Amino acid sequence: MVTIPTVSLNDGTAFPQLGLGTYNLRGEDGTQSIVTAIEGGYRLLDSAVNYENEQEVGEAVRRSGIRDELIVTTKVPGRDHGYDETRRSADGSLERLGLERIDLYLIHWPNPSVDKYVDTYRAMVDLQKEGRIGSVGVSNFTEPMLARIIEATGIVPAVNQVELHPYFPQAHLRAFHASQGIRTESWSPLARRSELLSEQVVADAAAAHGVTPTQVVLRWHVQLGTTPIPKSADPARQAENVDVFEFSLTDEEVSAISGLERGRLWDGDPDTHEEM
Ligand SMILES: NC(=O)C1=CN([C@@H]2O[C@H](COP(=O)(O)OP(=O)(O)OC[C@H]3O[C@@H](n4cnc5c(N)ncnc54)[C@H](OP(=O)(O)O)[C@@H]3O)[C@@H](O)[C@H]2O)C=CC1
Ligand SMILES: O=C(O)C(=O)[C@@H](O)[C@H](O)C(=O)CO
Repeated sequence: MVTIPTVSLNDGTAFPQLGLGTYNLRGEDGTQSIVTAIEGGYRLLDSAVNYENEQEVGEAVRRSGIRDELIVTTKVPGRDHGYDETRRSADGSLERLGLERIDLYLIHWPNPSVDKYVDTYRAMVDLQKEGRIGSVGVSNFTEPMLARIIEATGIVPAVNQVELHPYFPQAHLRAFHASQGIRTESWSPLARRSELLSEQVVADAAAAHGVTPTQVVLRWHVQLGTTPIPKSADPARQAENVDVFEFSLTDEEVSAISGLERGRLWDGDPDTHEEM
């Protein structure tokens, strides 16, 4: 089993440098995949109301027998934005998870046309004070959106989970996060197994270090100081993905991989994307 190193969030939580995405992990097979990942060393699990798998995640946590070592993430969907709505949404998530606490609670998308993410965030801060949430964070927030919630509440989110991979390295947003003490989490860190894994600079680094292209990409995230959450249903690929803490890329390799930048891969611009 791999021991994944942690970093300290701005609220003092020890946060793994790599976690497990769970999108599409559903049913008994999904539960078993998550249990296998935990047995292999994963300690950070990423779920959401909209993944319709909070029950599976909760069940995997119980089967693992190490609830206290795990950081369980879920996310408020756009349709539940607003103060009271968010509190009700958290009740629903806690019930489906079957847990006493959501360890990391994120606003899934800002949904700017709805314009209720500040009230949503206020509810999350209160839920944290009541002990029902561990860390409070957001997802898909831009710098102005982050500045707005910080100004409105005085509370800096612990995490912002955003699209981030070598095709979209988000250097400016990462620098802002660093200046505010916000941990960057990378969603779709493998660019969903697109042609990224066949890029020459990735293949060259893999050959130089005797590792796989996937491991090179995940190591690139780690060296940028982000927490990638690769999803895999397959035990062998889960093990491959977590085994990235015993080699280092050179600065030149990191720069070359960042040089693959070409922008977002999907229709996920937080200023316009609406996801309820
Ligand atoms: N906050 C947000 O708005 C969003 C959050 N997310 C979160 O991020 C997580 C990860 O992102 P996701 O979009 O799933 O994409 P990823 O970049 O993690 O890619 C997942 C794909 O890569 C495959 N894969 C995983 N490991 C390997 C490997 N070692 N070799 C070859 N193929 C591999 C998986 O297949 P297989 O399972 O068969 O191994 C799957 O098809 C999600 O599961 C979700 O938790 C994602 C999108 C948006
Ligand atoms: O998987 C998620 O968490 C999402 O929010 C996705 O819907 C994501 O927005 C996407 O797939 C965009 O194309």
